[in-house]
Amino acid sequence: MRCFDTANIYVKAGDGGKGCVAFRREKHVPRGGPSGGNGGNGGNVWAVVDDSLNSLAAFRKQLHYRATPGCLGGGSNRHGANGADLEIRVPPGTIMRRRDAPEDEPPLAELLFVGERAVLATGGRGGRGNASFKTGRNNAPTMAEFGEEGQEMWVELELKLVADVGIIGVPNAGKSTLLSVLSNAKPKVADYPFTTLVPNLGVCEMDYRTTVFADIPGLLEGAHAGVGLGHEFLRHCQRTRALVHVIDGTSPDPIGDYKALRTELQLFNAELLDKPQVVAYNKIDLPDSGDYIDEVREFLLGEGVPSEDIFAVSAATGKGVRDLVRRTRIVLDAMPVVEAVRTTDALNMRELPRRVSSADISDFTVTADPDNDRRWIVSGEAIDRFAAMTNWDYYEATLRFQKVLDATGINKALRAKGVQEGDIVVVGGSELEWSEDQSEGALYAAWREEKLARGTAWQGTARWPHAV
Ligand SMILES: Nc1nc2c(ncn2[C@@H]2O[C@H](COP(=O)(O)OP(=O)(O)OP(=O)(O)O)[C@@H](O)[C@H]2O)c(=O)[nH]1
Ligand SMILES: [Mg+2]
Repeated sequence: MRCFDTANIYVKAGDGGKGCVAFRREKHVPRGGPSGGNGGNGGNVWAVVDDSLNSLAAFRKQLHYRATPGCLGGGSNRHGANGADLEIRVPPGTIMRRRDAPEDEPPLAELLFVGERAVLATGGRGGRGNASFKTGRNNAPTMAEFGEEGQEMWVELELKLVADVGIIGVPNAGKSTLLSVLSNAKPKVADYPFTTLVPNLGVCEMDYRTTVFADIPGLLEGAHAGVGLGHEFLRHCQRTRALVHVIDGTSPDPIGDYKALRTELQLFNAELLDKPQVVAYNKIDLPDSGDYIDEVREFLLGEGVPSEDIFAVSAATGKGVRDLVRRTRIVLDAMPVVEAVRTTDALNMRELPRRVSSADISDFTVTADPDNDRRWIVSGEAIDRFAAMTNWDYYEATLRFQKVLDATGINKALRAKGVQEGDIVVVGGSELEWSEDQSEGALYAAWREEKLARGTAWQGTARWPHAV
């Protein structure tokens, strides 16, 4: 028996901090090496179990969850501080899925026990500072990266409650009314049979204990053979640990009702008869209910139902319900504890792979812009990310990007598609202009022109041009 309480939240891990370009300045060292530190990693978003929660109600109020970004890298090889992680507290039994995920994608997480945690979104890697670009061939790089963006997505939460107790009875016996008085549930109650069509779940909190009750739709003769929604309902009974059998005290034949229902249980699966059961003789606020009450009690005792498991109640007024719930709790406590079991193949990852490393950079597509035949769109997970982390303020970063376009075959693919001088090529949100002249002189001139046009601060001029 499951209850589907759901919520949708937006999670955003922290972006990585920007890498720094700096050079060592020391009195007697004429050419201090590069000393720009890396940006810090962005904080991750985690889901953690909090067993004081038993619903997803808190997520109605807050929808957005953001972890802290990484700090900027600094001079003197100071790396930026990592962003703080964010923990989202969820009740045990919560399943989290990426919204809009394909049907067959496993959930991100299914958390059952205190202490369990899983990452929902990984923070972006910090951008590298120029110190980390130093190589034998280029011992004074003037470039740094932007930090990687933190993952962001909408996550669907679903709380699966396992019902401890199934409330069964013939139609109109008062099962839904009983559920509504003993729990927080607000099931539909009406004066006609088959009001309840799908099981309702209610959480009952009493004496510092939590018990989950399920209101099973009315069972009819023939249910075992599939009459009405028979099979469906009986299956629900099977998953509960104990039963509360509600008898309609105003029925013309309460004993007949009781027997018929027991027969249905038996015909479906004889084991259902062995489930611990508490009987609630209902509607005792109505005078009619007095007609058979003693007879029913005698009958039940004769059937072997112990007298402490028989209650006369009024679901409408709440009379006797508290004692009924207490007894039910005692019955449950006498049963062996069942461990919650995972119901999905959730990933429950401690860390999602950083996307830069997981995607293949030569995995890309080149498409012509349908609205503009002088515009081309290059896209691919890794190349998009690489472009987003490229800090165009630095000529060397631009140069590095060009080399990657060549090495990955993107330039070749563009030529194959018929790209021409002056065409616009969009890569990861940045617009570049195609030129057949890919000499460094031409590249530098283009970069400088662009930079002056943007009016950005001139950086690294003192060292320019450097060995590249
Ligand atoms: N006076 C009185 N009426 C009750 C009591 N319990 C239930 N009723 C009434 O009985 C009718 C049926 O109640 P429900 O709770 O909908 O019964 P149910 O067993 O859930 O019925 P189905 O879902 O149709 O199988 C409603 O009109 C209730 O108000 C009670 O203790 N006293
Ligand atoms: Mg009902």
